[in-house]
Amino acid sequence: MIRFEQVTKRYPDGTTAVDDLSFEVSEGELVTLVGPSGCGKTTTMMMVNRLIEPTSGRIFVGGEDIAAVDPVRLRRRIGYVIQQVGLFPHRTVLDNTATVPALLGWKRAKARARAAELLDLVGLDPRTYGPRYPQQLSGGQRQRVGVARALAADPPVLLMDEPFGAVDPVVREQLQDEFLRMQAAVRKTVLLVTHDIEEAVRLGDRIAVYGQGRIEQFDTPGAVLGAPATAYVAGFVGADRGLKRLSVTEIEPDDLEQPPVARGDEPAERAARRLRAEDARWAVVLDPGGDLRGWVGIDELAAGGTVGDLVHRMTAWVPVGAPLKQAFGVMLQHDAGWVAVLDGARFLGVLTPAKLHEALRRSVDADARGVTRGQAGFHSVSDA
Ligand SMILES: Nc1ncnc2c1ncn2[C@@H]1O[C@H](COP(=O)(O)OP(=O)(O)OP(=O)(O)O)[C@@H](O)[C@H]1O
Repeated sequence: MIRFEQVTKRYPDGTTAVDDLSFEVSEGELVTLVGPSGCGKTTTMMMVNRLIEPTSGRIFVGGEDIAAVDPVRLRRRIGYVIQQVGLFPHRTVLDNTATVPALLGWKRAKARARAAELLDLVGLDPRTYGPRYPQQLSGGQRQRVGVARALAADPPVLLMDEPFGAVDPVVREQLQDEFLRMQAAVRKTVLLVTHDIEEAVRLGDRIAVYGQGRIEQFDTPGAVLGAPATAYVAGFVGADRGLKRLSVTEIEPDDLEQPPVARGDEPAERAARRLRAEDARWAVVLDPGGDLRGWVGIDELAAGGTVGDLVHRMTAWVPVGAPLKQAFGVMLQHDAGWVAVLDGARFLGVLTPAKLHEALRRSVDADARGVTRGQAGFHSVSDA
């Protein structure tokens, strides 16, 4: 969808901002450009909508060499989101969002209806926020309006330059999550510039790690974190690589342990006997269909009756396929020694800290060797 062929940009003062760059972004793919300040990320992005012209090389969008496309016509196909948002202060949020459709000559009612739909999509109720002016919004809300506005004319391509850079870390993470949900629905081809490797990893289907004017590695988040191509990339990705991998490694059924299980309709006394025999302190409680009901401790079973009368609700749980980081967060939040893993309502097993560590190590090891996680052997801490 976007293709760079040996693109170089040299500014008049002799600075080579981009040096012989070739890469391709597939349709519906989100590629993050990450690297330190001044490495050429913004220059790369601005060449796609011809706000900057390359010195040499060619850029294609949707198969067309953009050098031959009228810049105004080109920009209609490309949404553009920047950190400072650039909303018009004297226009309402709704009118700001409808800017591009209005420029394209849509009827006012149609442009406004579209704008309302997009505000809704980015999590702003158009009835509440549509009539407001930009200064009556928080930074995070303004940023959402910027995204809505860029999407208004339904462009196939979206360029985003540090789109979540101006807000605090909590709001930033929230905006990132919302954006990912939205992207799953709209599937735009996205180039997103960031200097934050965490953001690049969270958002990117693939990541381009920039050195000075060049891409040092262009690969999936897992590969960039697990198998940095150069010493430079390893340095940029940082020493806390394992921690970052928590975000990209998914929980798989093989990672789970099977704790003792009791049924809701089982007599408490029988369940207690079984737990004592297994030397276990608690059991997971399931209904006859295998769905999770909760958990019960051995001491409580002494009260008699059925297990179902004594069950506690299970708050520490995550869905299978969630990132290990989420499971780790739930463990900390609930001060739990394990978290239950569910497939829908069905109980699959529990993830313990030891199993979490094991999954993480296997994942790093698999990437380093270019194999899938299942093929990688596990090395325990003592082997390391
Ligand atoms: N108009 C210009 N004239 C001369 N040099 C420029 C111009 N614009 C950018 N540069 C230089 O080109 C290089 C790349 O700049 P660019 O803005 O693409 O970097 P970046 O990776 O986006 O950085 P940042 O994260 O700080 O925005 C830098 O050395 C910058 O100083």
